[in-house]
Amino acid sequence: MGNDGYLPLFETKRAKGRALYRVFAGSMFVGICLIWGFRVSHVPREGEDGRLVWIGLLAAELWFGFYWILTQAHRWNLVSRHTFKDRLSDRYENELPGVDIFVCTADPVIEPPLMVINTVLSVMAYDYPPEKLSVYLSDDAGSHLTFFALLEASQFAKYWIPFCRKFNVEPRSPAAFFDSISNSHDSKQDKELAIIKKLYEDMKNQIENATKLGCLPEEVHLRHKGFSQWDSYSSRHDHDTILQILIDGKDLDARDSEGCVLPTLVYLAREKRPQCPHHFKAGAMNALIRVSSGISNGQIILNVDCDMYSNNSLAVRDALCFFMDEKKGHEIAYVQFPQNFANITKNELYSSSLRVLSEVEFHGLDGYGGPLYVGTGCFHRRDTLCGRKFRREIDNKFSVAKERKREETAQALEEKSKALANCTYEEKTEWGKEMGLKYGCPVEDVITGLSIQCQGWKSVYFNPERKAFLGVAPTTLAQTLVQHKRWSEGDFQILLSKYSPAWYANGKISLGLQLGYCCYCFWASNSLAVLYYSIVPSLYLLKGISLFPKCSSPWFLPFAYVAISKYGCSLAEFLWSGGTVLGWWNDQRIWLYKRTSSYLLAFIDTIAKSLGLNSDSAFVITAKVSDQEVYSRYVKEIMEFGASSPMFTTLATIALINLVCLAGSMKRVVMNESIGRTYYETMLLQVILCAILVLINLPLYQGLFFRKDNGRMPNSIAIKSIMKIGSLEFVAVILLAFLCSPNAVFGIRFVIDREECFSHNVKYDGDTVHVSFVVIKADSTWHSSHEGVDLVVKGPSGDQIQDYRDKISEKFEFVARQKGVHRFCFSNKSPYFETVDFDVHESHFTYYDQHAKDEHFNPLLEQISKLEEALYNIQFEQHWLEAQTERQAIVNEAMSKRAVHKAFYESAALIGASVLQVYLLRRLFERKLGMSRV
Ligand SMILES: O=c1ccn([C@@H]2O[C@H](COP(=O)(O)OP(=O)(O)O[C@H]3O[C@H](CO)[C@@H](O)[C@H](O)[C@H]3O)[C@@H](O)[C@H]2O)c(=O)[nH]1
Ligand SMILES: [Mn+2]
Repeated sequence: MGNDGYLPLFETKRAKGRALYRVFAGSMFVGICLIWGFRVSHVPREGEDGRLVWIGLLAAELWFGFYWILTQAHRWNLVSRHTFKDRLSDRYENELPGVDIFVCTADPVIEPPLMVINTVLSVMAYDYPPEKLSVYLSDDAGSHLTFFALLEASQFAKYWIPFCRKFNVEPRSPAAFFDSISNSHDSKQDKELAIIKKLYEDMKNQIENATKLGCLPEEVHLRHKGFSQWDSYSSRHDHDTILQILIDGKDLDARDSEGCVLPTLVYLAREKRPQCPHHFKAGAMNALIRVSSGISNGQIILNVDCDMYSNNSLAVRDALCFFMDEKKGHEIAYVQFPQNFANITKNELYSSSLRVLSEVEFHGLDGYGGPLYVGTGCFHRRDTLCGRKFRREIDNKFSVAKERKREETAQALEEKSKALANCTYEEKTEWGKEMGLKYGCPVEDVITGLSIQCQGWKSVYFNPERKAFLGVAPTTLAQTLVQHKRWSEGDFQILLSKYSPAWYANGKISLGLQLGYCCYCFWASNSLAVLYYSIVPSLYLLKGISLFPKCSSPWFLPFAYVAISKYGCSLAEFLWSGGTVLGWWNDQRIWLYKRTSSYLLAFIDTIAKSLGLNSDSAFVITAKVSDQEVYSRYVKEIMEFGASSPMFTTLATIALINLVCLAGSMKRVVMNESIGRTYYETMLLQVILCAILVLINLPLYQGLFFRKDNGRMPNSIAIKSIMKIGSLEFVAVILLAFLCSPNAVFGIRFVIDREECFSHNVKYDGDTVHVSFVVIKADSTWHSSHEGVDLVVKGPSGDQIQDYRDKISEKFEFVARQKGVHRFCFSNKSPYFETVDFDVHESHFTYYDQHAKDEHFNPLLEQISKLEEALYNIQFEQHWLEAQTERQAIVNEAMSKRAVHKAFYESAALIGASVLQVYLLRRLFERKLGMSRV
């Protein structure tokens, strides 16, 4: 209670623990700055391996840091709201405003009429004076099946609404209610329950039969005059406006089974013409706004999607507590409820519950001026939706919904209103621009909400304990990705549009809200950094080049801290929002998938569109039903790849690259323990990153290689992604080198202070061991004459095999007389550190000295293995050349430009030659294989 004794209709509470969170966020920020510091201070010198890649990583990390700062706007200032509905009733029960409810549907196949009318019935049964309630169904398919279902529902409502009132039923969607009660004990209710259930089943059967057949029995057409409007109908894209007031609340005969007034119920299919853009849901909503203004003209408009049934019959009153509050109500333009879903499985495989968004992020936005309008579960003031600007002095009087003087009949009203839904009505008007929902954006809702907020209005996020609306979340991976493509594309378009939260909104909404909007608007551009981070470090892991600090370095700490606390925090948020640990893991996977497919495509499409290469993006409607088999996999939480989608190709490609890289790097450790140890010390973060990427992609590998059911990845995708990998030349070579062969090439780069030893296990007596090393650089700017290292090679019995002194680079081979562990010890006598690139490769030439053995009778195989061997030798040589080139480049830094150029051309020629060799040998190899098939 305020000092003046005023009792508000709602209160706003700040979340607890904000100070703690802010300290934590501060420490994260320090960590992020340190990471940036590391990147900037360790950029490889010009000419050194990985310089460009390093700069790319710097860019990615700058982006992630920046994006993380944006996400803080969602967490810095959480608030939650509470309403006092009893005060509302005490003060205003007789002066409640008219409420018009808009339900949109667009396709009777993916939005079945039975589902649609369940939503309609649930909102008709709100606990609100029925004479003030009007429900409008917009049917963008203009389907007579949907009309028929609504007609049936208008009859059923006469029994359903009194039943709900009498037994205070929740939820008020009949389907959801009958599903929820399996064992009711109230015997009086039991009897009536049985009756109403029977009525519902009858209606359901009628509707389902018609839907299955796809047409209506002849006699049905005679049941209602409204069907005659389909006489001139040619297709869903080409028909007149169809408008039918099915229940006229003002009609004294329109009463329910207990004689009470019924809410008004209207069916509308706006005019559609192929040459006339219809602007998807935004167009439908604007038609509804106009048509309803002539019929009921409720001051408050509730918008729900056809799958979002009301789960809480008091939600209208909750919303009114905000609008009608005497002190703050006048500045509130809309009240957004969260999007919740009825079909979420325990661990939400596709992360479609939007849990963190509704339990955390929107509360954060609310702290800065109000949430986005997200298209469903949102109450608006009619006049703000029509473009009224905010003015402080305007008083907040809600006129009581007046009795409409009905001189005209409902039929005359219908005829008059039809013109408002015609295609041409909007020509040369502000509809879609300054009035109603905005056109041209796949997220008409977000851009409309933003423009309302920019006019000075506030919005409110209300997330009550009992969920107000429950919808249908996507049940396959493809649907999820398509939906997110639409969202991220729309949001990104907003960023580039004239309503951009980054500049247009400047000074119009709070900075926190600007950042909050940007966070969603940048979803699409996130894809680039994520793509880079999920591919490049793994490829460099395979190459043996470290891109992160090694674990003994102090720079390791900020990386570890930021990664652990970022994911720790996200896990905590997820659990706190009611999720499970596995659910969180799935959520991370879907984030990766969305960012590397939906967001990437959205990014490309938006850029293409702004360059004029692409036309307007379409609104792909999310399916609300799936076939039995697909649905049963959804319930069992088995990932659905079934239908081929171009988005799967990028997902599969990334997954395979990471698998190859991890396998390749593990092979090094298995083949040579000593190198492996050093390797893992310098590569730990890269190994972890790659391993996590592989782990998170497990369902994808299963879908690609192991599953037999219809939900597995289509073969075409597997082939496409393998081809994609193949086109990356060096990955292909490495893939061959590491996976197909029993031998392997190791390359390791290490820094040597005094002495460093490696061992290599030679498997067979008489194997040829190829060794090479290059001193890449010395840590001294003054000396360059004394660099060079000694290398001593010893056999298994300690006998010295080779001994090189003061060498900058060497390449040699020897035949191991004895199998067993050979040791390679480098020593550095200079006073400074030197970086050495070292490579060992063992060839087991079986055909060389074991002609007579039985297992080698097949000369073709022998040839192939020879070829393979040659391929590895080339790779080995190439590595040595590269190391040499690198060294050369560093040395050349001080030399004249001409010399640099010469070295560059020389090395390019060398690399070119070796690539050519690889290519020629490969062809030979392929031809051999081809021949062997003949
Ligand atoms: O031409 C169209 C296309 C869609 N719709 C309706 O729009 C609603 C939302 O479509 P849906 O495919 O379910 O999209 P979602 O991604 O689930 O919807 C979210 O995102 C959309 C913006 O991208 C918003 O419009 C929605 O309100 C919001 O719930 C549904 O009721 C459709 O019937 C139309 O009325 N006409
Ligand atoms: Mn939907």
